[in-house]
Amino acid sequence: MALLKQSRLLRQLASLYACSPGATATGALFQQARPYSILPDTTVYTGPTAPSPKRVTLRTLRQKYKNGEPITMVTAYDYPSAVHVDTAGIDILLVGDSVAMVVHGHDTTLPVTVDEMLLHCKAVSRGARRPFLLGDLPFGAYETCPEDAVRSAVRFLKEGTMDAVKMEGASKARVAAVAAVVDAGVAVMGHVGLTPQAISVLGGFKPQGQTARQAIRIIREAKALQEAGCFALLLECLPAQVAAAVTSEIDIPTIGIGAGPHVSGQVLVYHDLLGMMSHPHHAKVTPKFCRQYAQVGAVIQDALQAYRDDVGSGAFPSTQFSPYKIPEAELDSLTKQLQESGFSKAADAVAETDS
Ligand SMILES: Nc1nc(=O)c2c([nH]1)NC[C@@H]1CN(c3ccc(C(=O)N[C@@H](CCC(=O)O)C(=O)O)cc3)CN21
Ligand SMILES: CC(C)C(=O)C(=O)O
Ligand SMILES: [Mg+2]
Repeated sequence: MALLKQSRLLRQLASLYACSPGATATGALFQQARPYSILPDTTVYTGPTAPSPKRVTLRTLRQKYKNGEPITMVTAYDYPSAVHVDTAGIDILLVGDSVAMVVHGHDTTLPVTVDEMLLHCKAVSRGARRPFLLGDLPFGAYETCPEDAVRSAVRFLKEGTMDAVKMEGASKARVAAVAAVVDAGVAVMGHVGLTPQAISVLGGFKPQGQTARQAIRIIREAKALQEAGCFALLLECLPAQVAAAVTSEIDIPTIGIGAGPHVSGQVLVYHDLLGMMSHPHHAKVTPKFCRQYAQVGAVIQDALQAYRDDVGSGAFPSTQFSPYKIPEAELDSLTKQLQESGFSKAADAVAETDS
């Protein structure tokens, strides 16, 4: 007990578990999966008896869907973005393979590996306590066979502490892989329409479902993925009518990106919606369906330039930002000792510097 009293982290852990009996069976499972969030005490923990924030679970999502309430989803790739997404009350946090483009600077999502994804998942899970955590299985992690798919998906829950995974595509082999992953006990969000991991065969980030034939195929794919056990479906870059058709034909939630308003929820990439992609390299991949809710890139740029100017002019750091003091007596002693030791330049510098 003495140890518990001394350690803030252990105290937080203890309070977390003390709160879990009230939670649902699924909720308790998710709590065990990621008990380590270290948000400021004022945000989450105000004492051992404070209720922990209610986690978004599969059950929460189903309830929202049944009630016709839109589901909100945003990507995040690291601890600070996860804290923001959590605090904003977003339902689902996607650790997207778009990290390859947005954070690592690649031109496609293809290069990111399972190990790299897991590093991002772990950082995100330390910052996000409330949202449902969804990890994107990256290119190469599940196409080879259902066994590989299960192995990758299990790592996302076991090591990445995700609540579920997302898998692109709906070919026969993909649907079989999805079914195997669900059977292994991992919830899966399917993903149809534009599937960026198929850029090599699609030839670009092109909108899909723009012919009747293609639209019918996408509806059939959606039904097959539902049949395979997906808890939800992501619809990317589709005409609004096609997304509406898919949504009405299945009875699991659809989350749209560039798919119009007639879906069960929406997702956007964190950096896109914050307007952080002003760099020319990023500008070319900021999709036109994205609304920028802020110009955070401009704010960052202004701050960095102001800092550069202040350092250049000597305005920073002023006394206000030079907080460390040395007592007068120590200073006298230091000057004296420096002179005695032959460090005359140092002694002069000390004498000339006011705090
Ligand atoms: N920053 C970012 N935001 C995203 O939404 C996103 C990513 N990255 N990376 C992964 C995928 C790729 N996405 C994209 C990227 C570009 C377009 C886009 O500009 N499409 C053009 C057509 C381009 C072409 O024909 O080659 C369009 O007109 O919609 C769409 C979706 C969505 N995803
Ligand atoms: C664009 C979204 C849906 C995604 O898959 C990602 O961010 O990787
Ligand atoms: Mg993705």
